[in-house]
Amino acid sequence: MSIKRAAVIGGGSFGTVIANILADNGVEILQWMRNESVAESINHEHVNPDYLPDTKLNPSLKATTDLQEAVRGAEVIFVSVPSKFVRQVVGSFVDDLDPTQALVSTTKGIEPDRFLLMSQVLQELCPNNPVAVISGPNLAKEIAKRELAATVIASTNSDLRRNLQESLSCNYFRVYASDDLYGVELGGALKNIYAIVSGFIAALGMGENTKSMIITRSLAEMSRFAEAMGANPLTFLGLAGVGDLVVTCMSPLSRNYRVGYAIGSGQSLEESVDELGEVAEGVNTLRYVREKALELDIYMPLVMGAYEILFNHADPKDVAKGLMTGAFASDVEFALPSHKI
Ligand SMILES: NC(=O)C1=CN([C@@H]2O[C@H](COP(=O)(O)OP(=O)(O)OC[C@H]3O[C@@H](n4cnc5c(N)ncnc54)[C@H](O)[C@@H]3O)[C@@H](O)[C@H]2O)C=CC1
Ligand SMILES: O=C(CO)COP(=O)(O)O
Repeated sequence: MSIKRAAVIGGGSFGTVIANILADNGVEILQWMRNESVAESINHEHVNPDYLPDTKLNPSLKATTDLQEAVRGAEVIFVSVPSKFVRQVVGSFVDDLDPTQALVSTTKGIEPDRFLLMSQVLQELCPNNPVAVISGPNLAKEIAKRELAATVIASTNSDLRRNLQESLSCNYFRVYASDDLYGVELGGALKNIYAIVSGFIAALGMGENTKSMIITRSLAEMSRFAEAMGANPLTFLGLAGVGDLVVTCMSPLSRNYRVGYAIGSGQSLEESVDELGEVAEGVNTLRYVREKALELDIYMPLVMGAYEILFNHADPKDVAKGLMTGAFASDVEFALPSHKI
């Protein structure tokens, strides 16, 4: 049974494309945002002027600044605000929920205190509600143009997975299923770090072999981290791992890549983030993952190098040189464990 009425919480680029896909598929959809004039523009001009000014949205997509109104009667609530605000925003409507309403996170970030992913935050706030995540190689600006893309819906609730597959699939968006919430979500959060690193590499004018080495070693590092955190690293072979890593490490449409590119071109972190004017989750994720890697003694040379560049003004060229002279290592640690080389 596909979804009849849904809410999207967040007025940014990804929230808007998810709302638009649902509207294209005939779902009655109410999108919540803080900005009254953007909501009016969506309702009357069918455009989100702040984030997707060139996209004509489906006229049936409606927006509101009233959170309670958005959530009331929605079978599924997509949460699409930056990770820093998920707890606060969801916390302000939990008391209005009934247990049949499902929550879906689109947010690719980490809550630092207890290293929680967003589905864990949702589950903690709403222990009786079904939870899912959506993650994959999904640059909002391409999907807005209805260019072909695919994603992953992860949930342990098979009915919810199937309903979401039915409600989001269309001729430009293909939706695959997973029951590994943690792995799918961890992939989406971690790849933002390596998109920043790839931005440095591009700004330094390094070659295609270098870019390929960085993407592949990023995957090795992500998988090593995932395994240490008790996740299934095989999930990273799918769209939410390799898929999202490749697209964000290669595309200037990725905000994280753009932050890395700006820093690699000589701008400060503050200047790069200000100029972006949108969320680049990888900047905070890098801090939290570095801390966790140090705590658990996980070998993550790219994370450590990126941290030095972003937060300690290290020269990206010196960091790159240092990475080439590490101890001899295994290519695929799952095939040849490090202690056997
Ligand atoms: N844009 C993309 O291509 C994709 C983004 N995502 C993820 O989706 C999440 C949201 O991303 P975007 O929509 O791209 O971000 P964005 O930067 O385009 O928009 C974020 C939205 O949240 C709102 N917001 C900021 N602070 C808020 C607060 N305190 N309370 C309520 N609302 C607040 C902003 O006003 C804006 O409407 C991020 O975690 C991102 O990693 C996932 C897939 C693709
Ligand atoms: O997650 C994304 C694409 O899948 C978007 O990446 P950025 O947040 O770097 O733009």
